[in-house]
Amino acid sequence: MTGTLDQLESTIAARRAADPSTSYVAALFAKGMPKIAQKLGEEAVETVIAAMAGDRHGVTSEAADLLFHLMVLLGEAGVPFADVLAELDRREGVSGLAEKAARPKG
Ligand SMILES: N=c1c2ncn([C@@H]3O[C@H](COP(=O)(O)OP(=O)(O)OP(=O)(O)O)[C@@H](O)[C@H]3O)c2ncn1[C@@H]1O[C@H](COP(=O)(O)O)[C@@H](O)[C@H]1O
Repeated sequence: MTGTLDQLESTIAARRAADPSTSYVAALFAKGMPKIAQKLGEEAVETVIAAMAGDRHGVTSEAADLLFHLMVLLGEAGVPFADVLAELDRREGVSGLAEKAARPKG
């Protein structure tokens, strides 16, 4: 599943050198972080609106837009997707430890 996002990360990185007139990603990179961050915010709001309307198809479509724009933002920020996954894995480890600590002994 993360293979899809790994592939998208590579495509997005390759588009940095593309022509903004033919590549949406290159056009976003050309506009810079303010525009990329704005798009991410818009897609987040659209996902929330679809969810609140109980629109499952809308949630699927808007969540794809949201993840795509998040990957572009990570690219612009210079944060590898693997670092985000590593942070999630770390948290899973931490919460696993907390669960174990909370378990009654014996
Ligand atoms: N996954 C996506 C993807 N998801 C959404 N979008 C675009 O994101 C935009 C967001 O939707 P909006 O309705 O807000 O678009 P808009 O009104 O045109 O945008 P603005 O004028 O507000 O910037 C649309 O233009 C979609 O086409 C995407 N564009 C590209 N990709 C991936 O990125 C790859 C590279 O794309 P290019 O850079 O265009 O070659 C593609 O092969 C895809 O894999």
